[in-house]
Amino acid sequence: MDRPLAVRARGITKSFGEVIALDGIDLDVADGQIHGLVGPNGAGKTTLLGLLLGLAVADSGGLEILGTPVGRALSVPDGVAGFVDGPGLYPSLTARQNLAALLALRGEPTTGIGDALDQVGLTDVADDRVRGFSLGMRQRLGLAAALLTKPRLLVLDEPSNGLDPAGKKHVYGVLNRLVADGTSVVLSSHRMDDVEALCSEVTILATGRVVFSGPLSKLAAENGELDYRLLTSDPETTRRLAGETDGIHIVDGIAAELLVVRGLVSALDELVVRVVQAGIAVRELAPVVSPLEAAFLALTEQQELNQ
Ligand SMILES: Nc1ncnc2c1ncn2[C@@H]1O[C@H](COP(=O)(O)OP(=O)(O)OP(=O)(O)O)[C@@H](O)[C@H]1O
Repeated sequence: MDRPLAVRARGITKSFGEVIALDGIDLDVADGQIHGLVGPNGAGKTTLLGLLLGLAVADSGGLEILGTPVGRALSVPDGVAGFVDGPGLYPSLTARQNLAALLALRGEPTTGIGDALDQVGLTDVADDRVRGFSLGMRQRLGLAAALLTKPRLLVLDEPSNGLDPAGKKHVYGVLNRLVADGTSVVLSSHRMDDVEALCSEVTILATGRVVFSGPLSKLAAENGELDYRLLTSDPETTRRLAGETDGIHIVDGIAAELLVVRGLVSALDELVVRVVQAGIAVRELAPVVSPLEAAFLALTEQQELNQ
């Protein structure tokens, strides 16, 4: 049986005056996964996330969140938490007081605050005023606030903005734990490495339209030829074998011992088999730019050509 969907959007449109921000968006977000939304500036990511959070309503199209159709009222759908354009926080209150205020506003007991702050790594600054917080600390506090509501769908716009490596580790940890417990996450990011590290599925938007949506592995398979760095124990023989393998083109190496080859995955597989059969060890093999980055760059170049 198919897994239920956390988000099902069909033919969503949204305009701001003359600007068409979303132009017939279809989107399926599988339950219990982290789904990445990527695209150039102005592609419509924040607008789409805003619809999921009930901050705006679509002009047309159908939207179901956690199995329930979204109506015309501006309200956060049940079970959904998150933020766009940074979390809404009270600067004159401490981190702990901000979370207590949030729970009080919702009429809920002020429990779980220490744990939420701990999960995002803000225990040491729990009693500092938010006014002095960096962007990364605010992002982490926003995530702690979202955690307190125990969401079934978490919606985050650029959650790794401003995060240092330690902050990122906390945020990644929180998101992965949430998903392991069955929460679904939709996040936007300009960082393809973050998306690749976190997301199992990705949707690429460009000028309000979906240009790709699905598992990252499908994107890799659909990609045309990519450049790969290949480092082996015998660079000279590897270069010769690469030259003899159909579908492989040698791109000049960055360093003498490192070969950069271009080709489809199938041709690359053939080269690796030949190299190993020749008794040569493969020490490093990786795309020069990842399939997601390559798809993104190709898309941006295409857009520039169309302008
Ligand atoms: N409130 C608004 N009023 C007018 N135009 C808007 C509004 N919100 C978004 N837009 C326009 O809609 C389009 C999509 O914007 P959106 O912020 O959703 O893109 P984005 O993909 O999130 O971009 P970025 O990566 O720059 O954050 C843009 O052309 C933007 O200028």
